[in-house]
Amino acid sequence: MSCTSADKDHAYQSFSRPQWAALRDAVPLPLSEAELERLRGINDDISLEEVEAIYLPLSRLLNLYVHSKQRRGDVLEQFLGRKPSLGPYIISVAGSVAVGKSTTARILQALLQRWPEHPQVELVTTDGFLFPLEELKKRDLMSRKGFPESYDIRMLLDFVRSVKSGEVAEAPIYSHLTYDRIDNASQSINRPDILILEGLNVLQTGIDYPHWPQRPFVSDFVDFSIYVDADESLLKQWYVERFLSFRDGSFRDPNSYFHHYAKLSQSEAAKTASKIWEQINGPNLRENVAPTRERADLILTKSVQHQISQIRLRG
Ligand SMILES: Nc1ncnc2c1ncn2[C@@H]1O[C@H](COP(=O)(O)OP(=O)(O)O)[C@@H](O)[C@H]1O
Ligand SMILES: CC(C)(COP(=O)(O)O)[C@@H](O)C(=O)NCCC(=O)O
Repeated sequence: MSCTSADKDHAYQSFSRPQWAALRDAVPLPLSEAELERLRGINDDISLEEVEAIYLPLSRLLNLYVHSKQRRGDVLEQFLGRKPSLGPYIISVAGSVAVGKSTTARILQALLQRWPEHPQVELVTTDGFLFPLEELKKRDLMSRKGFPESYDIRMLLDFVRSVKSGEVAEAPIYSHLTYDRIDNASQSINRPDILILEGLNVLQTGIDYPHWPQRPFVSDFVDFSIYVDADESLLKQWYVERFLSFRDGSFRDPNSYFHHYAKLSQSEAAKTASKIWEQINGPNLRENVAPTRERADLILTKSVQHQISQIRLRG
């Protein structure tokens, strides 16, 4: 298979959509009707043609990478005379708010679970590691939610390090409904074969901590990183559309942090979402998220209707 171009600056091989989709034929496990049905359950808006053309070959590639890591473990076992503790294979998914990180991660989780070599695939979002609302308020960070300083980075690094060391680890859970970490709840990660870690900040090297000069980064524990990319005009549109659908759905719940927005007219709600984008998510994208893109092993570029138009693979 030939590529359209090699991005010399960043050593990426670039694939157009048809070139990548042609790789589907090499995937030994086509999707069954039942699996298609399950994928449909993740998100009504996902096109199943997109899953087969783009995400199925991607799951095959990831399967090969995981396999190669497992084989390296076998070599180490032969050398050491005992089983090395390799920890799970960690895949990270980065990108802007509303680019579709969580949807991409959920599709990959469903597809990767199908491979017999790694049936247990867990998914964790770094949203849970945002400081609780009370703490964000105390630190005057309510208009900086999603920025590097709004995360409890020590807690996140402790979590990833524990998972990678083969320990059972607990991840806090975030609720988009209450806009806050859920009290007394956590997701137990019990030595899965693969962990998918999804969030704005997974490729960030971030802020300097004067008292922690040699701090590690999340990426130090990640085996394969993906950045989902799109033009900001599309991202803003997807953010506003998602906000409007929440207005018709979860905002109606009296427990919703944005309950007061439920009574806004369509155009008032669109204006509000647009303002939140301009004040918080847009600047965060430009200052902290987009600059991490070229640290990723794979860049998926989306165009209209979330269609992947280009795939760039490092190496
Ligand atoms: N592949 C896709 N096809 C269609 N719609 C999608 C796709 N991925 C995401 N979306 C939609 O885009 C919006 C943002 O997706 P989401 O996964 O919540 O993004 P993120 O986790 O990056 O904030 C949601 O409304 C979601 O339904
Ligand atoms: C929790 C988030 C930081 C991350 O969102 P995600 O990428 O998971 O959609 C974001 O949804 C957020 O709360 N941003 C602050 C501004 C806003 O309310 O959109």
